[in-house]
Amino acid sequence: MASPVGSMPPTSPNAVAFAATQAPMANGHLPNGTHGRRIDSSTERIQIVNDEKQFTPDLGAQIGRWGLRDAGFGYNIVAVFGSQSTGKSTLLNRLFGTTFDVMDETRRQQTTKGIWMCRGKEMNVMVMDVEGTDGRERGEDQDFERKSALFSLASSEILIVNLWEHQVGLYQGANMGLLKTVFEVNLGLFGRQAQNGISTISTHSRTLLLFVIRDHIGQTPLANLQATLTADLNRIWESLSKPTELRDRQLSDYFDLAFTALPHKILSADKFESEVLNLRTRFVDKTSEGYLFKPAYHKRIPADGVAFYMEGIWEQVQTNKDLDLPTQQELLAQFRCDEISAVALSEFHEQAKSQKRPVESGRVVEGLGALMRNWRTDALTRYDRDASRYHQGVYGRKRTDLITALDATLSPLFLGQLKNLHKSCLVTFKKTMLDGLRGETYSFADVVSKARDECEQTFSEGAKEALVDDTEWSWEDELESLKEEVQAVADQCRKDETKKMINLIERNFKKHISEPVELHLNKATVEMWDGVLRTFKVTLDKAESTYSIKAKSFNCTDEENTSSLAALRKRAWLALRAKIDEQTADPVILGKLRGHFEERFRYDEQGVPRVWKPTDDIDGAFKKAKDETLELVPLYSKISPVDSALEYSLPSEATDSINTEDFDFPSTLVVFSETKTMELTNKFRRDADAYYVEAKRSTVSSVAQIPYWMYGVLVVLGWNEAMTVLFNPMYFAFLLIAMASAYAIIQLGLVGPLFQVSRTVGNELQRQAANRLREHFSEPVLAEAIRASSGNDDGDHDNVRQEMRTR
Ligand SMILES: Nc1nc2c(ncn2[C@@H]2O[C@H](COP(=O)(O)OP(=O)(O)OP(=O)(O)O)[C@@H](O)[C@H]2O)c(=O)[nH]1
Repeated sequence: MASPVGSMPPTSPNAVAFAATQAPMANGHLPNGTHGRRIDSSTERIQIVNDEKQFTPDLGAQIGRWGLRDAGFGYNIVAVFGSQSTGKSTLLNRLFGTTFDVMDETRRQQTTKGIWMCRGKEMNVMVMDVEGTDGRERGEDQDFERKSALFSLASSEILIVNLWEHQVGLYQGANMGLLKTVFEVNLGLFGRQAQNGISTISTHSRTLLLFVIRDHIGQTPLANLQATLTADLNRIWESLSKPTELRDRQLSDYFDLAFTALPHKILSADKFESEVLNLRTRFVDKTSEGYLFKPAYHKRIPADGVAFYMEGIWEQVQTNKDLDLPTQQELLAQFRCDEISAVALSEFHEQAKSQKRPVESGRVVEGLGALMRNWRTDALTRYDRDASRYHQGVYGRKRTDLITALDATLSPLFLGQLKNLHKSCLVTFKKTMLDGLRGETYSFADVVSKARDECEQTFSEGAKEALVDDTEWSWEDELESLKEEVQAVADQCRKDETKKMINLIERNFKKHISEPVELHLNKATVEMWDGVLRTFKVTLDKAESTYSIKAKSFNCTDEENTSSLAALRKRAWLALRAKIDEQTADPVILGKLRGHFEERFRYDEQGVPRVWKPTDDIDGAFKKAKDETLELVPLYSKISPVDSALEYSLPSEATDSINTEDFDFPSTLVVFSETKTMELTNKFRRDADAYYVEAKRSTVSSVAQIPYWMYGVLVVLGWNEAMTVLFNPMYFAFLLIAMASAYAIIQLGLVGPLFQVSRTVGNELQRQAANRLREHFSEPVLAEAIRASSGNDDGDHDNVRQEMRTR
């Protein structure tokens, strides 16, 4: 049978067309600087590596145009390699509906240059058509075929090894040399993984080598060909120079082998087509028994990362570095995860920014926790959706980084919210407490505990709401600090309330002692202070018990109670002293002394006012009353009860926190100092002397009365003058005129006014006259009075004279 190769034409029509549009590339070479891109969008193919070994930067976009970008893992990659012009492109086009160039039948020339990729028709398969090996154009240069083989192996799940039936059993003809390279590279790939301690062979690294034996005429059964090929492969495997640690590895540890044969395309065209269709079913129908795209072969690269992944592999292949698939995957994953994370983070920042200002301005943002949880979940979901398909280690690490970045943004919001919550709860607590303290019937402890509970509950609820799951944030410390502040506010308020209560009690105390104390002090007896102190103590006891009842609801400490009671006692005592001071002020005490004196001097034992007669013992009565009254001054000057049990004392030092000014209790017992006593005594004496003088004067006044016989003398002496008026016509006429005037006045009703005027004038005249008469008659009596009083009190002459003059 003639070799089909020999009948193949050197150039295909497509290649000619392509050469026409890419003139400089007719010889397979691209001009410098073009990066060798040849994108034929109409046939949806792309040359991913040109024949100058440059990788296209457009693969990612092309994958997008194929609609595979969001396919995730739902795609497959298959590659082909084999000798030049062995019908590889033809096979791929038949199997996957791709549009790779096929060599013109009439010429025999290399068609596929570099590596091309095309999407399978109506299937998520990326198919790579790789430049044929043993290329006449490349001559001895095996660099590209090695690299392309390496690349195909690293990036595809299934590597179709295309060979003629007659090549089976040949070493170079069947590309066994190339396969040996592939196997060695394969070991190189997994060698590092094994050295790193990952001894198990990754299932992701398994690859299916599908041997497609072309132009199978059936003389040699497929099983025999398969055995030959397997034996050849195992022999190659044994001859590989393996790393020590992989010495025991078998071919089957890394590769699955599958074999199929296709009849002659031209001689048995129908059978060829039907067999191709059968083979296609194994690629397409997942339910078919021999389905080839097993999950174990998948490289686990998400579709949107394929371009970057392949570029990385090619770069490593190009630079002859060890092809480290995990590292490549990691690099890819790092790149993509960073990108995905950045996108998620930027959207997240936009969302978080909206609440930053309100929180910073001190506002408690309602439902901030829910918002933050949503933003966080959204960002992570976005990240997980796109990044979880990449290398799990990198994905996980980047996820942790992303979470750290998210939490770093959310944490200030959380802390700000806590701070604002703290402030607002404290304000509410104060308000609730003050509202509750209105009126008179509240229980302070109940009000405070209710407000405190509300405050703590509000804070806890708000703080819990603001929490974000899976964070180590805590709000308990803030709650503790809030509790401390609430306690401080409550304490301060309790102190204020206690002060208010003490003030109220003090006011009531003053009201209650005012009248009894006044009464007692008005009754100037020896037991006067007993009465005052008894009243004081009874009222104070009542005040103290009022305090104790109230203090219970304030939850005051013993210390506070002691302090408050001390303050209350002191203030009560000072209130008493103020009352005593009021009652012993100069005019008041002098009034009391005067009253006391008057009672004894101006009234007799029956309380009847005395009318002094010259015969009365004014001096004796005066002295007695004065002495008795002066005895009162020492009585008033000091608070000293007769009954020592009623004595009261207070510690002098400042024992309370309410009044801290100096307080000297013994000094508060003294009402009048000695100087004051002297002063009062003197003042009283002057008053008493005046009374004495008045008494004396009253006797003088009675002596100075005009005797009735004087009026008789006046009639007798005036008789002649009356007769003269009656019998003198002129005087009589005057009399008549006067009488007529009087009559007219009476008739006109002017008697009243005239009488009033007359009486006023008369009174004035009478007063003047009386003064004259008194002056005339009292001088000798005064002299006698002064003489009489000189025996009693030598120092009072001037006073008496002065008083007399005033009066
Ligand atoms: N005898 C025979 N000829 C075939 C078969 N399949 C394809 N051909 C022919 O072989 C020639 C080469 O076909 P291609 O599909 O271009 O081969 P290729 O391996 O892709 O060639 P390169 O572009 O060099 O990689 C074409 O003229 C095909 O018609 C086959 O199964 N048997």
